[in-house]
Amino acid sequence: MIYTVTLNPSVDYIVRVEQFELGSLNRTSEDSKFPGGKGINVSRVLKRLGVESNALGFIGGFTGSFVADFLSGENIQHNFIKVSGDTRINVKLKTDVETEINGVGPSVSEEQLNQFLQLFQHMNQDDIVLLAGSIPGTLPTSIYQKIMTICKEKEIKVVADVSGDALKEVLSEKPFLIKPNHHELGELFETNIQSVEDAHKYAKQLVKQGVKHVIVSMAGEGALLVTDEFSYVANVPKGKVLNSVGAGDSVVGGFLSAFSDNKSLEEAFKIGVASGSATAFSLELCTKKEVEELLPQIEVFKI
Ligand SMILES: Nc1ncnc2c1ncn2[C@@H]1O[C@H](COP(=O)(O)OP(=O)(O)O)[C@@H](O)[C@H]1O
Ligand SMILES: O=P(O)(O)OC[C@H]1O[C@](O)(COP(=O)(O)O)[C@@H](O)[C@@H]1O
Repeated sequence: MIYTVTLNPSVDYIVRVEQFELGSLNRTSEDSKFPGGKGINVSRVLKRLGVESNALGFIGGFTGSFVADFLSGENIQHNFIKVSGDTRINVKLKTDVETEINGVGPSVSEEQLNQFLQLFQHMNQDDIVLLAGSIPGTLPTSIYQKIMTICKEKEIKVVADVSGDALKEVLSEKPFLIKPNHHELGELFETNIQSVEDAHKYAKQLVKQGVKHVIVSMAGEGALLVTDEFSYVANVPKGKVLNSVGAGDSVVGGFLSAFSDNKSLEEAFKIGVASGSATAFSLELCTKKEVEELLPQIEVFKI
């Protein structure tokens, strides 16, 4: 089973405003609400690509019920720990540019954290755990490391899609896969990554430190898969970006769907990139049909 962990889920409130004016009353031309948070997006992409997963994390209040009900409506298994505050609402403002405002999220008590950690006791080496997204302020920053230590004892593969300090923390536990975008990779090395060559150089360093697979997504500029044996670079298909929220999560979901179906790493990488672009080119997360349509446009080269 693939377990996706979203410590800080959200309701993503996506609003389109045609002529946005700061300091004025603006009205939306379109708005929609979706369950969000990186692990939850990965669970939804996996389901669309025909792979089961179980979504874990903390939810609370009316917004938390929205998230749980939405996932149940899509027949996605979930086992969230309930907290007393409301799950956050993240605003995604679409004007001529995209602006995001992500909330802090509710408090998690020590007892709720222990309840959550108990869930890992039932997992085994056939399982994959995905750790994704920000850590709620009330949880220790070492929480991902703690989960990874439990996973290591049980020989569970860990995939991490995290950034900032959380990314630094997970590296020491040598995850199976990480997927930073080029900005996140640059932040880690306190540099500005502008080319595939730069991204390759820094991803290689992470592999030397013990990360098994590094996918670096570079938005419209392509993507890389780096391992200690080989490195692949992929182009991304051409198209109009309608909504890039969840595009990175879709790369992870697409990759994991193929990997768990025993496809080669090269094929899994291609499906990951196609899934990312299919999400970027649609208003919602990618569908299987959209991913299949883009797949022939993606070429992968060894570098
Ligand atoms: N302009 C674009 N054209 C085609 N695909 C894109 C574009 N922007 C994003 N994508 C797709 O979304 C994926 C993730 O985007 P990226 O911005 O790198 O990550 P994140 O969403 O994590 O910040 C890319 O690998 C690509 O597949
Ligand atoms: O946990 P964070 O870092 O605040 O991110 C949460 C946000 O990330 C998302 O999962 C989207 O992530 P990506 O655009 O990076 O794929 C949203 O659904 C959610 O609002």
